[in-house]
Amino acid sequence: MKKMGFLGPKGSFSEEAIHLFLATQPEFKDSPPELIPFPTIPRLLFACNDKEIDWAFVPLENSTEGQVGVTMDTLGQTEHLYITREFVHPIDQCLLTHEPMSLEQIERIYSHEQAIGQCREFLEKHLPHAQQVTCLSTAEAAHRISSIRENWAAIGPRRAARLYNLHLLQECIQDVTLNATRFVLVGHHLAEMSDGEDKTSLLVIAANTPGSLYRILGEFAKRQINLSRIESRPSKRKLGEYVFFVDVDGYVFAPPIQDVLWALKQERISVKLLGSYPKALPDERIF
Ligand SMILES: O=C(O)C(=O)C[C@]1(C(=O)O)C=C[C@@H](O)C=C1
Repeated sequence: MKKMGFLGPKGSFSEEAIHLFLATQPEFKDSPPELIPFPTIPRLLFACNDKEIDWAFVPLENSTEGQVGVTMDTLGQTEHLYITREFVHPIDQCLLTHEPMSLEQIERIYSHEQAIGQCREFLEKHLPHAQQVTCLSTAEAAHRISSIRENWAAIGPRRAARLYNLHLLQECIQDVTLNATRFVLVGHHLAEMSDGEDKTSLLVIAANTPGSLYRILGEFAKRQINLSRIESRPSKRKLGEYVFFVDVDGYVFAPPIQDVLWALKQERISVKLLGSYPKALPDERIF
């Protein structure tokens, strides 16, 4: 049986999303993979890079809180991985406690930093006195508070309340109601060109010189290639030096993208292919 890893433990948003994702993928219907929880995203991606598992399902960005930096940085460091699918999942954050209580009674809030970030205004307004404790995942937060009977709360998915025997104190506490996270499936082989619209993710290392980003973007613009996302991350080598994560429309072997890659190579700009995969359809539950 093939293995697919996700950020666990049971009851995380990643687990919720992976089940819904698999249900949309005909290729996994007849032979569903074994699902394996990992405690952190780097461990999950490196296990996939080292071929201990066949795929890793990881969060990449959230509509409210933005990039999941640890996923981007680790993808930049791995050598044998390609993004092969993307999946957008709506995220409703819930406040979970042992028993019914007022917000004033809550002394501590446990959750993953992304979830805390998605509820920042709610926390400032309703729980300014509560101490915030970051955890490896929302499900780990629910698990942690479940074993100690204190006036502590976890922020996480509705389902975590049932799994960890917690009370659902409040639902939809995220600052923006239409909150969604884009997950990607990472594997060892480049996905084939699809029947519909594809997208290509690249990591571009630009020199810290005048106009270098302008020249890179110009190569795409010249060929009418649409850029759907550009994000920077620190290069981790020097303060003020960055790498760029770029998503463009089209399959990597399509002539216009091949032309850009060739032109960038001529200019000695280093590019890492992160994957080429079918664009997720807009989800009517979210947009
Ligand atoms: O902590 C979890 O439950 C996760 O699956 C991680 C994660 C993330 O890193 O973005 C996934 C979706 C939500 O945006 C919040 C947290």
